[in-house]
Amino acid sequence: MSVRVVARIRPLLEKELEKDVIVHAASNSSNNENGKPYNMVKIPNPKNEAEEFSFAFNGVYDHATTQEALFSAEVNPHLKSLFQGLDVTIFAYGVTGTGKTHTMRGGLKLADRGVIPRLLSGVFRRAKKLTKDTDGETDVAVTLSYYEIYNDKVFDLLEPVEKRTPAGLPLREAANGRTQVVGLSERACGDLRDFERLYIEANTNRVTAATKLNALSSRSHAILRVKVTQTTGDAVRESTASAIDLAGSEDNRRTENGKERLVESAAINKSLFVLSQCIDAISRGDRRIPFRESKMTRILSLGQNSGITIMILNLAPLRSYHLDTLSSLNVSSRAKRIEVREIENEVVFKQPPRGAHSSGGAGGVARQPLRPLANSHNITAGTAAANASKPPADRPVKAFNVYTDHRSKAAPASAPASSRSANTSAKRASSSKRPSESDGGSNSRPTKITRPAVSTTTRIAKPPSSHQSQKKEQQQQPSISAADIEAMVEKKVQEILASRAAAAAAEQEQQPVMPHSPPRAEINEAVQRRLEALERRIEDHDRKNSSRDGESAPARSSDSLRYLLQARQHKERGDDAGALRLYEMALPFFPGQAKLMGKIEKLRAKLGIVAADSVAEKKLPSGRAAARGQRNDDSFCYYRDTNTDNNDDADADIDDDDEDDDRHTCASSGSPRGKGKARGRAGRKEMKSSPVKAKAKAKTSVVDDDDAPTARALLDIVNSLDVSAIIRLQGFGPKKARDLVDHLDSRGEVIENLAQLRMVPGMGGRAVDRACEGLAAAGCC
Ligand SMILES: Nc1ncnc2c1ncn2[C@@H]1O[C@H](COP(=O)(O)OP(=O)(O)OP(=O)(O)O)[C@@H](O)[C@H]1O
Repeated sequence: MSVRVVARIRPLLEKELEKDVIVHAASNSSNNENGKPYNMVKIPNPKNEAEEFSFAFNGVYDHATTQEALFSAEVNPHLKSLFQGLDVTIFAYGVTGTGKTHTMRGGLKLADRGVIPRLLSGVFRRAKKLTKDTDGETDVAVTLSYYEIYNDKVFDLLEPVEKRTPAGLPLREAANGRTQVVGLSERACGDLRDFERLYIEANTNRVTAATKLNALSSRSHAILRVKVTQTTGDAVRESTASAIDLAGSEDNRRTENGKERLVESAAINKSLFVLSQCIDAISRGDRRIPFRESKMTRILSLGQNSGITIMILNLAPLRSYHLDTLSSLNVSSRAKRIEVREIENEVVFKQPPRGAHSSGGAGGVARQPLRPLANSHNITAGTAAANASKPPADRPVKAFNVYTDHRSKAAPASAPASSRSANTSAKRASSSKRPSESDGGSNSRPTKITRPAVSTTTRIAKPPSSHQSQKKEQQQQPSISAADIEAMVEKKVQEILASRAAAAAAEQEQQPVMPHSPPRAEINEAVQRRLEALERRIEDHDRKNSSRDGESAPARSSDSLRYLLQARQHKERGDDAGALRLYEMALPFFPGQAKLMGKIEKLRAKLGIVAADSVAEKKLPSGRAAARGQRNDDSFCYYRDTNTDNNDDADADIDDDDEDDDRHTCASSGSPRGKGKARGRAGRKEMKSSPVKAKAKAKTSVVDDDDAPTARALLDIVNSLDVSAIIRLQGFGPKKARDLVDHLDSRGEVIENLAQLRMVPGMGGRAVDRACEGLAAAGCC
């Protein structure tokens, strides 16, 4: 099942004017008078007001929609699923001041209560009914955890602010692939009053502040987890409802944010930007999803989590939000393509049920190895995975055994999820059975894209290919190699990606397209490889920076690279509004860069936007200025160098005007074009010396200095994994180039410096030197 994406357009606020309204709810059927729900958002083309863009969603709610109506339509129906063991995730997404907190939390008056209090009210009501209907046999316990991600750090909102440590709570990946917050507290919640007390108090711990766009703006992403534990005799079923109020993206030209707000804003924008990257990558069917680039995306794990996911896109109807609205409409409409597996959490038993011990007997069922619960969200949540080895003293010791009917869950993730009711009944029919080990292997749960934890006790049975291989396989039991598992995972991932690509293609066909938006250009393989190499480089940069500066550094230099990379990707897809926004986000890192501003102006002109202010006036957040020069050199030169050395047809697809622009930008950063071989620190020094001396020095720095432009160019070419570009290096033949690419590809390695390159088998010092000399002689840098 796909993520359900619904849009909610907020009403005008007191100071806002009717004439500024440009966003409307609509229906794709003409007979909307019959009360048919809206499913489209219409917004004018900023370049040509006479045209309208239409975005289709699973549901659209206009300004008149009450809190109750939204809850009844979008959340209430999933309460049943929650009690059937499915996890439910609801998150509000949108620009600052569009009504996310209003939607999720709402006001104190009964009618104003948002999704969260209504959700809890529904949970308690259903729990009570369940206990009553089962004559008290089923007990339902509700526990809460609530935390925020502020400046990319996790803080427990149920704990007093004084208890916070500067670094916040760490995250950890559990064996089941879920991201857990280590040390998060969890509170039992007996009734709605309990909840309100806890929730209201916790919200006072959340960071909010007044900005120009919202008097009470959330400066953090807030995540509430409501764990529902149903116990009937020995059987325990846990499921979790997560309600997430994301902080809103901000255009700091409009917020007039001061220093502290700017730092928060950078963290908010970055994490939301990573979220949009993840959504893009998933909807494209990429193998690598950049979840790990922000804590919010790690925790949200969109598309990785199973259960039901509802994204509420909050929109302001106003013209002043025009571009931001378009941007979030674009992101959200792509989110619709994300598939989430609708899988119920397993029932676990406090005690092994009778009969399970007789596995050695005639009708006995073979024991299955202990497996962690699939629904653990945090370490202190008391889930089987976390507690199996060391149960907390205040909780009953659980002798967990997992009984899963793998067959009922065996539908491959690539296939459309079977209907919940079918799944449920299949499961119920066999819930007390335990599959044999071989069945369990061949019909195991759909594999997640995350790397599997390879247990030495895990047995995975392969389908027998022939009698002989079967025999051989039996001899090789009990375990198969990690490589085999990788291969199986790879295969499964390919299946999932293929089905997603097919679904995306189908949806693309159905989806109304933005008029005049150019058809989405498929990024060809070579370009994609280069972009991936750049992403790896950015990651690497991040790692280095975080170990040097601490994770909190609000402005990492790689942000600038990332913004530029993404801007180009958006441009590539014809999303000019998105590209513009990203170029603008990059601008604070390159203040005064004529070409970057030129790009921005060009895009603005293309989109018909008249700049209220000059982009040149954008200021660099404090603390970044010192690193500015270096960043300019690093990022822009990367593009220039790579482009220069990869001037084959494939590159032309992506470089178009950017290539020229980036070269100019390099040139404008201080070095004359043609002679600009000295953009790195070493290079700048050389510029000051006499030309002869500089030339002589350049020759030595070519092979010794990793920062020298030639060395950087070489590393970029090598890391591009573009065989056609590598072949053109001096001293490289086709075989050497292919061997190098194979070697790097197979290891997922990025070469960071010349010394590392020299260590690659088949390279040697001389080859590296010759390649550098060749580049220097060709005057490419
Ligand atoms: N559906 C609505 N009905 C009435 N008022 C609304 C509605 N949605 C939003 N508002 C009002 O709009 C203002 C901004 O809303 P809110 O604070 O929820 O925005 P937000 O998206 O959470 O902003 P931020 O990201 O800055 O936290 C508030 O005054 C809120 O009461």
